[in-house]
Amino acid sequence: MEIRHSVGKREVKNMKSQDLRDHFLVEDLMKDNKIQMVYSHYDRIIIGGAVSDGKELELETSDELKSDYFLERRELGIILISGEGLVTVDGEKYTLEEKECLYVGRGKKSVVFSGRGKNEKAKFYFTSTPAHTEYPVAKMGLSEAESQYMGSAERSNERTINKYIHPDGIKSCQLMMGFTVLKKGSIWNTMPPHLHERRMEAYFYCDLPEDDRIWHFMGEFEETRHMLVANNQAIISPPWSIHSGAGTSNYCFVWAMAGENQSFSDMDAVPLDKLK
Ligand SMILES: O=C[C@H](O)[C@@H](O)CC(=O)C(=O)O
Ligand SMILES: [Zn+2]
Repeated sequence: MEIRHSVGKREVKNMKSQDLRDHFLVEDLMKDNKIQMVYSHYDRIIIGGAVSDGKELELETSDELKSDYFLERRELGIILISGEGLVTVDGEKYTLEEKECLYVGRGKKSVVFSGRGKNEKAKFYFTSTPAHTEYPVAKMGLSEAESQYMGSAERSNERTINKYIHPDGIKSCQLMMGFTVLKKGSIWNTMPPHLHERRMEAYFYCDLPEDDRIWHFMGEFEETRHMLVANNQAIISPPWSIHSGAGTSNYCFVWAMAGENQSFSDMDAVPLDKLK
């Protein structure tokens, strides 16, 4: 498993494009018949991808965790990005349709990803954070998610935020997770931006046409930086960083947060006239 150490605001001020990408962009999470993971030292979140064409992929612990099994002291949130998914948790089978979510609490010994479709691969994105207690396995579909409509066509940021793992949805120790869908013709997410010093955040951009790109903005609000992001790439956003993007097309993204306060609305807005 790749480890990404945390870096501070001062270092980021001096980073060139490639340095920023090496620290904050994750390019290769989705590999056929493999589980790929990156461990970030921001709140010790692990972000990962699993792509199955029917083959069973077991989520195994790794040397870096020094645990007997992956979820010994962690919890896990999974969203099926595309295809028809099957996740088996300690022998119990859960089918997932596109953009459905499965939460697996601490203590579950076996998690196996596989696909149900004959032609299409099942593509899963997941995040995992340290957990102090056990919460039950829970599945949620799009119709049960709390959805929040935001933005306007005039500002090219019409979008719906769907919340799965949060205090009024699936319960967890610290993980929060959901996904945001931009309407056709809308390209901006999270602008004006916000900060939440109490939580880091990871974005996984998806449903973006292959030739399109997203300018993802990060950094302190008075020292913004950008990274060019392609489909199925993830961003690790430190707690002191803005996280916002503008694409050459509409797209979706899965967001996940780790830290302490779980109130979704606990955000400090940054007005546009403060950005530099
Ligand atoms: O803290 C919350 C996260 O940044 C995202 O949920 C924001 C988002 O999905 C959006 O504005 O589109
Ligand atoms: Zn945020």
